[in-house]
Amino acid sequence: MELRKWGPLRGEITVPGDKSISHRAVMFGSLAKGTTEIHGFLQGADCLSTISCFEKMGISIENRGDTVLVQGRGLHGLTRPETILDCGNSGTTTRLISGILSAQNFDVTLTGDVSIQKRPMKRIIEPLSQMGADITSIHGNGCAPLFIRGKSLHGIHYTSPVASAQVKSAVLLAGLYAEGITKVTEPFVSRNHSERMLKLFGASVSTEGTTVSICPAGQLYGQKVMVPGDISSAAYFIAAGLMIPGSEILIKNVGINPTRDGILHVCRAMGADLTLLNVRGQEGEPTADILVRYSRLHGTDIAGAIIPTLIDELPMIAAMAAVAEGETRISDAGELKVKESNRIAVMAQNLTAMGADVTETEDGMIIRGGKPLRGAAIESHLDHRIAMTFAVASQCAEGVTEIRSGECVSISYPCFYEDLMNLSGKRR
Ligand SMILES: O=C(O)C1=C[C@@H](OP(=O)(O)O)[C@@H](O)[C@H](O)C1
Ligand SMILES: C=C(OP(=O)(O)O)C(=O)O
Repeated sequence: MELRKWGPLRGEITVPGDKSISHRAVMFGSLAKGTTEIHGFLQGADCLSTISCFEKMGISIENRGDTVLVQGRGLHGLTRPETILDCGNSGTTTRLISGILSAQNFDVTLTGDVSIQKRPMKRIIEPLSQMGADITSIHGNGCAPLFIRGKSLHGIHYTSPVASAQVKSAVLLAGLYAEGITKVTEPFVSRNHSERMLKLFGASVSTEGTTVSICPAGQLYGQKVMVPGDISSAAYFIAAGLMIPGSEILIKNVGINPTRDGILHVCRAMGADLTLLNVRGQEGEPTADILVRYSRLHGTDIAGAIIPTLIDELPMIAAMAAVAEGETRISDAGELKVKESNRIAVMAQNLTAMGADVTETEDGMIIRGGKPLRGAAIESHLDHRIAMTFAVASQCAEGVTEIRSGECVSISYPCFYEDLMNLSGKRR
């Protein structure tokens, strides 16, 4: 994938559906009684992995493109898959499904691609084992492949060392089946899509501060789920609009759940011209249209409770900081090291290759912005967020930027390059 500056980006765009919400709609729909109708489903490879895992466990799922119909078979309706469950590149699939599988009346092996087999699974094995689950990391390294033998579970109060919606959701999903109440306390609030959607499906879930409680469920009921546009995908166009001189972009129907909207706060702190229009609630998930105009950005500090609310946007924010005037410090973001790639190291390496001044730290990075960027060979490490970040950065650089293995954007945003190009007027 070779890119060079196309000039300002102008116009309207609707980004694909939210990845976290799409995964959950298929999972909860499979465990519910009756049909779940999902509108705006993300047709990214990660969400297709979730569909395929549940199909292998006897769930009938009709994927009509924008709409997906899931014929749920109730909390105890999954059947033993005849083959290994393949979670592909998706951490969300692997961790959330483990919570469900821990409580079934069958055994299963699950795995994923090379990246998934390196990502830490002890973080879910530990709390689920405390609940009575029987999970083995087959290679003994705390990673997938995992062998899960279904068991009867009991509720616990788990205090998680990390603010992770995947850990929280795995424990809550196991809690649906456990005897007694299950609670999870996290250091900071992570995305709360599971809590919102489980309530919609009829589960008894409550939140107090950083603690979520769930009661065992008798039954979940199929629902109509409207999936908003993914703010993590919108992030590339928010950044592009702000970074590329002369740009003005209206991004329509984006999810702005307060546990996901950290990027909006950071952009404002950097001096962004950003307006929310048409703010509305949609099936428990708030949405808005986001209007961004080119702005002279300046650096800021990003740390603490805001980090989980923008964790997947940090690569794009780091590139924005390279274009901004002054220094940006990102800390408390050690979680970036255990994503699809080590996003601290990979960002520092690739931004440096483009001429930016970046220092990697233990839990983040320091970016001294304002240095002119030049095109470079970018190694995506098969990480979709890295590929998309540098496609945007290429629009602020002199010369050609080559993004290696750029096709990995299909994990979360299959038509990303077309959408970017359309806004530049190249195909208008
Ligand atoms: O629950 C989810 O849908 C997600 C949670 C986050 O991961 P962690 O729970 O590991 O922070 C995020 O990075 C991932 O893209 C999606
Ligand atoms: C980290 C991500 O996803 P997952 O953990 O589901 O692989 C991501 O999409 O940036």
